[in-house]
Amino acid sequence: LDNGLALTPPMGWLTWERFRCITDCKKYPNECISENLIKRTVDLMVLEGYYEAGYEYVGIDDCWLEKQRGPDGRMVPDKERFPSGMNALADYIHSRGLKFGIYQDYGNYTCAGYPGVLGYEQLDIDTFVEWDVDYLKLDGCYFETTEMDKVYPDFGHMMNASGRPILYSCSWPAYQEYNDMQPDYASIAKHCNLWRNWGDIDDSWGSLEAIMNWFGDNQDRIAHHAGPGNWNDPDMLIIGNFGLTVDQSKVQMAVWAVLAAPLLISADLATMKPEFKQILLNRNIIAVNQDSLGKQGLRVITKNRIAVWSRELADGSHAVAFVSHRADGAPYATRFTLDDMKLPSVQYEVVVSSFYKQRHGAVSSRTARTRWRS
Ligand SMILES: OC[C@@H]1[C@H](O)[C@H](O)[C@@H](O)CN1C(=S)Nc1ccc(F)cc1
Repeated sequence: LDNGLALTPPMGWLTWERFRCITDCKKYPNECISENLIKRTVDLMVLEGYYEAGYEYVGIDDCWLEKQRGPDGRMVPDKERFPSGMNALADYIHSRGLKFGIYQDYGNYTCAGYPGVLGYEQLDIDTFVEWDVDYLKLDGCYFETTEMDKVYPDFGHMMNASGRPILYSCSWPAYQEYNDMQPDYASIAKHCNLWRNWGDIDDSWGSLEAIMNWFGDNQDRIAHHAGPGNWNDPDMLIIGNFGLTVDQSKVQMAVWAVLAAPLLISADLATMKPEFKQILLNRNIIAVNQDSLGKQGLRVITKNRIAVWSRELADGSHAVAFVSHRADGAPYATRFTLDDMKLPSVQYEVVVSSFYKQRHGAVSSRTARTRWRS
């Protein structure tokens, strides 16, 4: 979408994967979807260097609303969990330099059953503008997938007409892919800044693997639609939660960098272990993800269940990731030629990391740095 936003993949934080739809603040005071969760996250994003590293959007996902709209039809934030209201929360976020993300659904209800925008489109956009919202994730539950090709562009035009630049995240293609439809990615890229292509990520290696496999298997249909202002979105980063080992976390960060994917953390920054924080703040990987050419990388070859992903960068170099999907526990040396990797034969400094998996999904790696002129 050519609205001047997301010239590189958006970076930030989202509530959903880690905090889901926790609404009982008595039982879970530190984890319920609330202004307190957002404010403490904003504080930590600044204090712990996430903001400085480029993570700028802080997004509330589903479950922030009252179950009923107000008498004037307006959306009402949950009165107990957002007692100060969204203007105050936006001010808190903006005063620390970050940007405010929120969630709605183009349907009668959000996926979790809160009031959706259907029938209130203009009023809700006016409300988001009043709240100084910078980023809207528009979900697609409870809506006819064949109608999405029309309503998502219409909603985008109405947002654009408001005069406030709002990053537009569309779940539109994901719902069409689930229904075995062929989304019109040219139209999606024209109308959205980022879009979810496939299923929700969960806190597990299996879920991450399934999404990486889908993006590799479908790259010919989707990769070339990515570029400055419009990005394929394989879903949130789960690094720092419970389901991934350190090496598996490195895999997600490396593949999201090659995919030019939005980097949207969904984890509790207060309990983030240093070894995971180090991966999320890795400057070199972030630089690959934010490369100005904005060309999405591809899975170029898989051999002996080791996949090689490669992305062309603005300076003509390539970022290459080696990902083992093996679970046989022993080191498994596999030779890849430059030709295998569809890399031009020029001088290379290659970091050859032979990843292998030990038992229980741990992934270790040995790295040998070689330099040769081929
Ligand atoms: O409710 C919101 C939640 C998150 O926003 C995800 O990122 C979205 O992809 C949608 N979503 C959920 S759980 N969607 C959903 C997931 C499984 C299901 F059977 C029905 C709906």
